[in-house]
Amino acid sequence: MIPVSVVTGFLGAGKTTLLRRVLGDPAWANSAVIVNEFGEVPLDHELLAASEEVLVNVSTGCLCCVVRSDLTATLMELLRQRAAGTVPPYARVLIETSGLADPAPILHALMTDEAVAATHRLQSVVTLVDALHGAGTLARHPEAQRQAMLADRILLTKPDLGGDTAALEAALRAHNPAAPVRAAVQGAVEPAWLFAAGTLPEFLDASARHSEGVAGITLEREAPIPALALTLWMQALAEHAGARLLRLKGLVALAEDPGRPVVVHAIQHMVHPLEWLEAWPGADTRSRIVLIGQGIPRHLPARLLAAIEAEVRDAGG
Ligand SMILES: Nc1nc2c(ncn2[C@@H]2O[C@H](COP(=O)(O)OP(=O)(O)OP(=O)(O)O)[C@@H](O)[C@H]2O)c(=O)[nH]1
Repeated sequence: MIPVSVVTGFLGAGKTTLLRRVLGDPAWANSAVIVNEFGEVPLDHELLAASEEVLVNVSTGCLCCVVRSDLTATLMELLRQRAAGTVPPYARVLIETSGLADPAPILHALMTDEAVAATHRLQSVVTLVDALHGAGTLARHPEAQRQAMLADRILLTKPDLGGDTAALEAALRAHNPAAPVRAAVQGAVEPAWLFAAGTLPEFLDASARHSEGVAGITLEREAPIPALALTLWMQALAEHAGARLLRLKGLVALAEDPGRPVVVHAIQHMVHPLEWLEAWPGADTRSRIVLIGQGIPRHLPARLLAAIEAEVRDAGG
């Protein structure tokens, strides 16, 4: 029986950051990871693979809806390859859900698929909650409520950025009175605590609950972007859209140094510092940015970027 843990948490809560950390621990490197992302262009597997040679499978679309059967098929296919020796003999599977996933139908699928249930053991659900945005997200988004409700362990992320963690813990308790809660910066927590066996829910609603009007917008660019234009654009978007900008992430070629990408992240009003990678993780060296918004006009981000870029180029002569 291969243990399976589900790592969930709303958009930008820090799931990939945590998994990179966990996979960097020699005792946990022998994990297979299945990543599910919302948006047309998958980026997380690039970011995970950039840190470690791990076994990462990726699916786009909503894991709790469209690709639910893909998940069970992926688990069984991995197991077949493990038996055949074409993939390493991984000791466990970690599933990173998209931030917009309701974990209930995912758990339901894992528990009710006969082939999966006969070969895998659902170990635990780990829910990450952003210490800064968590309370607002919990109040506004049904996915976040279900993620909290179904957690065996709750990890408060980004405690270094402030936020009222006592109030957040109280709000979480209303959804989940039992799950132990810890806070950690950049995923620095013992994996053994995080992934300790939990209790399976007795009843699971197989239908997903979702926020209204959430849509992904993708920008792909051949030409590198000046650093100043990128920074101004992200700030303008975060200010203009605020809480409607649920998530922005991307790999970007900067005009100043297009040979290695920067990773960009924004979550609601918060624009995270740019992070340089040593090299492009794959053959595709175009800039790729994914935005997930609620009611953001589809063409606004691209038009805003073009306008800011023109300004910056003009100003630079
Ligand atoms: N300051 C601070 N930043 C953090 C911490 N954990 C994660 N971040 C940052 O938060 C941003 C989002 O982190 P990710 O790990 O990509 O979040 P995610 O949950 O995988 O995002 P999605 O897959 O898009 O839902 C990145 O800029 C991280 O560097 C933390 O503890 N402190």
